[in-house]
Order: sequence, then structure tokens, then C-alpha cells
Amino acid sequence: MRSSKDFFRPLAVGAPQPVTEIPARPSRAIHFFDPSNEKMAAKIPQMVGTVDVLLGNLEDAVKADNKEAARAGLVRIAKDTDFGPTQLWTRINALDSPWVLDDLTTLVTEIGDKLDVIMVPKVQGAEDIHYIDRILAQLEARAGLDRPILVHAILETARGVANVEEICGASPRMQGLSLGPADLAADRRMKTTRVGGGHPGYLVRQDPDAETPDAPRATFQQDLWHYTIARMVDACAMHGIYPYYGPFGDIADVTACEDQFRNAFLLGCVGTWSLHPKQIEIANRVFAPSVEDIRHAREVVAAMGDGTGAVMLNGKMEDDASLKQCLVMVELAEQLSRIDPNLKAQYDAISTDSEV
Ligand SMILES: CCC(=O)SCCNC(=O)CCNC(=O)[C@H](O)C(C)(C)COP(=O)(O)OP(=O)(O)OC[C@H]1O[C@@H](n2cnc3c(N)ncnc32)[C@H](O)[C@@H]1OP(=O)(O)O
Ligand SMILES: O=CC(=O)O
Ligand SMILES: [Mg+2]
Repeated sequence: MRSSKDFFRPLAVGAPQPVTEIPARPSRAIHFFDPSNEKMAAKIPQMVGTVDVLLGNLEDAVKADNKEAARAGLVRIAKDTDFGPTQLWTRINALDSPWVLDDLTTLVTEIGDKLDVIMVPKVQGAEDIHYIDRILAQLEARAGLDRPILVHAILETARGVANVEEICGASPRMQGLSLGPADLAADRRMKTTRVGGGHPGYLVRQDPDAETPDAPRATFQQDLWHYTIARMVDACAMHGIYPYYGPFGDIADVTACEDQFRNAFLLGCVGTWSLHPKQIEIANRVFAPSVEDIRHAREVVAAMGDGTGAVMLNGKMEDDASLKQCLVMVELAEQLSRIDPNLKAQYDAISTDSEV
């Protein structure tokens, strides 16, 4: 076990000072692209500013024969593009793969100054994060970087879920976690064949009516991912890092995609992955508080004065705890307003309404 005094000392001579807090940068959509796919890669410069995070994916969904082209493509895109307010992330190959060492060495030394976060797949426990932490420090020192690259782990193995709290607390670099429902389903031997989302077979059925026991009974589909997302949210909150939903594979079903994203938002996630350009708009809308919520939250803040005691507002009791919930929403709206002029205009219009 590392001493708490050592936790914020660099892990290599010449490496940058570890961060003591993970900045709350808006990241409603982490948009995946394959840097070896020329059509996709060509679209990246024009996507800057339309999405909070662009992620050059090197792992699953990139063909084995294209791994090196994807890595080289990401280096080229990073060097040639001004990302402005948009963060640049990458997903490296798995730690047991033949590609990961070159992924890390090439990316950190060539474009480490452009990379905000490295996403690590199939993380099993703190030991995987310790490995990444040390090697990143060595490479950052070699590259002469002046700020540490942050680390994001995908929760996509049963062992990873069992170790989720220790993964979140394994390094001051830990920025957040994403749910990986496809690999997680396979690793758990769940009997599903989908990438995220619900399943019509996972349901509860209404009790039979005593008078008409043979009458049809309503069924209610349940959320397969509720348990894992809730565990992930608690582990992240405990360690001051950020939880994200992951992939929603049914690109055509924008309605169910929106529902899955909203469930994650309501449970505490700050964002999600986008696999196709059309999922960006859904994520940007869902992972921002609604105008109605902000209107209500501001009314509660105004009514609560010094923040203590209880008041009645529109027939409902508000107190210190409901005020804290409202402040979460108001702070998120303020952060998003700083980067999204459309949202700013919508939230600003509320003040005008209530002043009239
Ligand atoms: C499940 C576990 C995981 O690991 S999920 C994460 C890994 N998977 C991924 O990263 C998948 C990323 N997305 C994709 O590969 C593609 O979007 C897939 C799903 C294959 C669909 O591609 P395609 O059939 O070309 O879609 P389309 O014809 O509707 O595309 C329209 C135009 O948009 C482009 N496009 C597509 N996806 C992206 C993207 N992610 N980023 C940027 N551009 C994208 C297409 O190239 C196409 O362009 P054009 O109009 O032909 O010029
Ligand atoms: O990498 C994501 C997943 O769902 O698997
Ligand atoms: Mg996966």
C-alpha cells in the first residue's frame, strides 16, 4: 500500500506533479472515431466545438490489421488539428495485447501535450492502474510534459466491478469510469447479444387478478444496467471522479438511446459515449439540466436564503438537502453555459422570465 504522503509525489524523476483534484470539464459526449478510417478521420476537424470530447479509438472496433494505421492516424490528426475547447482522449488497446506498449510510448511521446485523458479498457483491479500510472510518469518525464495525462477506466469485467472502489482510488490520475456493457455482459456470461440498452425478456409481471386469474397481465421491462451504473456512480462520487454510461449499439433506435442516456444522467453520470454523429445531439441534450429543472432549482436557491431550515414552495417542502440537489443542477448549468452558447441563452432566458 502506498503511503498517503507519497500519493501526490511524481512516480518518475522529471514527471509532472500529480493533480490533487480532477477538473469538472463538461464531457456530455465522448465521441468515438477510428483514426484508421479515412472517411471518419476526415470529419474530425469539423467536429471540433460540436462535441465535448473526441476520442481516437485504438481498441475494439479497429481491425487487427489496422492497429498501427489507427495509432499513426491519431498522431497525425492530433498534430494537425487545433482542438480549441474540445478535449482529445484516446482508448488504448488492452494491457495484455501486443499493441499497448507501442500505443503508450508513441502517443505520450508524440502527442502527450495534446492528450487530456487515456481510456484503459478491461481494467480488473488497482494493479492495472498502478502499472499505467508508473509507465505514464516515465513517458511524461521523457516527453518533458508539464501536466499529467489523466486516466479513465472502462468497467467491463466482473472482477473490475467487484474491485470498483479500489480502481477509482488507485491513482490521483483517475478521471472517471465508463460502463462497458458489451464486454461486461460477455465476461459475466449474461445471455444477451446487444450492445447496452434494455432487453424485453428482463421484466416483472403484474400479479394475477383474484377474480380473473387467466386475464392478460401487464409486464414492465426492467433496466439490466441499473445495479452496475449505481455501483459505479457511488464509487466515483466517493473518490471525486466522474461516471459515464458507455456504448449504445442500436444506432437507429434514437428513442431507446435517449432513454438509456437519461437513466444514466438521472442516476449521476456526467456523460456517455457517442458511436455515431447522430448520438452527439442526443447526449448534449440529455446530459444538460432541463430549463424547467433550472427554473425550479433557482427558485429553491432564492427561497432558501442562508441555506438552512425548511420552506414551502409550490406546495412542496424544501430544505438543506433539496437545496444541495438544486445546487448540483445550477452548478452544472453554469459550467455548460461557459462552453455552449445555446444552452446559455436558454438558461439566461429563465432569469428574464422570472423577473418580468
Ligand atoms: C461495443 C463495445 C465498444 O467498444 S463500442 C466502441 C467501439 N466502436 C466504435 O467506436 C464504433 C464507431 N462507429 C462506427 O464505426 C460507425 O459509426 C458505424 C457504427 C460502423 C456505422 O458506420 P456507417 O455505416 O458508415 O454509418 P453511416 O453510413 O450512417 O455514416 C454516415 C457518415 O458519418 C460518418 N461516420 C460514421 N460514424 C462516425 C463516427 N463515429 N465519427 C465520425 N464520422 C462517422 C461515416 O463515415 C459517413 O460518412 P460519409 O457521409 O459517407 O462521408
Ligand atoms: O467497450 C465497451 C463495451 O461495452 O465493451
Ligand atoms: Mg469493451
